[in-house]
Amino acid sequence: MAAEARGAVPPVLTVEDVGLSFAGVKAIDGVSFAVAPAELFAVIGPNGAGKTSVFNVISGVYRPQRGAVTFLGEDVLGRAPHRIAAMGLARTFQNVELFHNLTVLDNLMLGRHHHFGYGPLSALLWLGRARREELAARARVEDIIDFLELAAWRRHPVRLLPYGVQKRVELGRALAMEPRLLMLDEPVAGMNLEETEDMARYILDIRDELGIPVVLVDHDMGLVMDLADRVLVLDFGRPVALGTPAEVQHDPKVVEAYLGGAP
Ligand SMILES: Nc1ncnc2c1ncn2[C@@H]1O[C@H](COP(=O)(O)OP(=O)(O)OP(=O)(O)O)[C@@H](O)[C@H]1O
Repeated sequence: MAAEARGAVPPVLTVEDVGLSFAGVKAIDGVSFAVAPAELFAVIGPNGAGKTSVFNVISGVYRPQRGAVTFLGEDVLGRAPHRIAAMGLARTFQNVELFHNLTVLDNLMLGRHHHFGYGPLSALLWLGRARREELAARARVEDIIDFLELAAWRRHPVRLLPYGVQKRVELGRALAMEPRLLMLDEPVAGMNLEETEDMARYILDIRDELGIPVVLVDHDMGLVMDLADRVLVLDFGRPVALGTPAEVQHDPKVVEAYLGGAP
């Protein structure tokens, strides 16, 4: 059992002995971990190791044949992805998934959508409440624009922005959901060095200033070793090592998984 699971503060997320196969091919096999409040937890491994499948199981996209997943103490296996999202699980994707013709502001406001307690009809009948919620949402989104330093692009359509800024908007939209857990799928994929350093700083700030736990998937060891509190290394769907970056990076099994047995 992980240390945090024994302590007074219960984990935000637990994944226990999960197994997932596609037509007999094991994508994940016996994967377990727990994420503590305000922890930055990374899942890494070579291409095809099962990292995205782990994300998809947690967020309800795939239903594993074996194991258990609890989020905030509740069993989430079998729940629809939008229900798990509404519990407070936000994620970003390997490719930018935004409304490209909408502005930065509108994309972030859409991230607030599930917080609104009114539909179109009640918006007409009950303007007071709808207006208050809209103003509160706008204030929250302006905080995120400041936090991610997006003010200069506020009114720009997303499609006109540099790639690194688009990824930042995607991060902002996930934050607009006021998540209890943030899952980032390869957040620096395709970025240049400067964009990567910026994104790394924002991810650390999310943990340190906002106190939001983060699960991050990447195949790049370098980034993860600098950022993560703990790391789970997967290879061919199986757990190879779990520990602090310092503990796992010299583990011979990890070196073997990454270098394919080269000296
Ligand atoms: N929907 C699916 N149908 C069939 N096989 C799948 C499906 N999703 C994943 N797999 C298989 O499961 C294994 C793990 O894939 P997964 O995408 O989770 O790995 P990954 O570590 O995220 O890889 P990458 O770094 O390339 O994104 C692979 O062998 C993949 O082909």
